[in-house]
Amino acid sequence: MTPAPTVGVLALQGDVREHVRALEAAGARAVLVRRPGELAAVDGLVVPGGESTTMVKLAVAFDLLEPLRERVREGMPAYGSCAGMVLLADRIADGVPGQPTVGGLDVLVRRNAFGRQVDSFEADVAYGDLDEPLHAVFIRAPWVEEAGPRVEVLARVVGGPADGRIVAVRQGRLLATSFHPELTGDLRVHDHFVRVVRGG
Ligand SMILES: NC(=O)CC[C@H](N)C(=O)O
Repeated sequence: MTPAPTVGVLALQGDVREHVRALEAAGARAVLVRRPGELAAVDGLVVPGGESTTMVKLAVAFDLLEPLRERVREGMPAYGSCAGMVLLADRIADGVPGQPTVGGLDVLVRRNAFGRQVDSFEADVAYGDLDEPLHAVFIRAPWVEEAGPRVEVLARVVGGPADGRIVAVRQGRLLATSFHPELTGDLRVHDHFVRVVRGG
């Protein structure tokens, strides 16, 4: 077996520890990333859930936004959950005016898309070619409102007012989910990402 890849978790804000745990359980060596030098040393990066507006402000303050953009442009595998999905999107709706992103995913992501009544909920979603659906936890979650031609849709909501909305995507080595697999103990999304980091 090839050695465990080193996967960073962007550790500026958000549910960093949960991703570290899930990555280690999925066979990666997880490290925290707060500085450009730490970013340069990872094979892949998780952008956690949290609050995208705060996270991006901190990324600017820590001189990380440009290095993040550069590594994503150069092909570093990255996985964003929830706020992380917002950060990896090329375009956002309902962001604060001028909210920059890291980008890389050719998508329009709507923040807090599921509205007030249902802004936190759980649902089973079919994901990619997994046999069994994932139990997905949505917390003030975004959805993907428009996806470019190179974006592969991995999961959609089934039923309810958000029926058909896109909640997981892949484009090359970039992966994003509206929901939080790091909170459920189900490792299949992190397994998938670690396979992408290994070149799968
Ligand atoms: N659970 C989350 O990550 C929420 C995301 C948050 N609503 C944002 O736009 O950043």
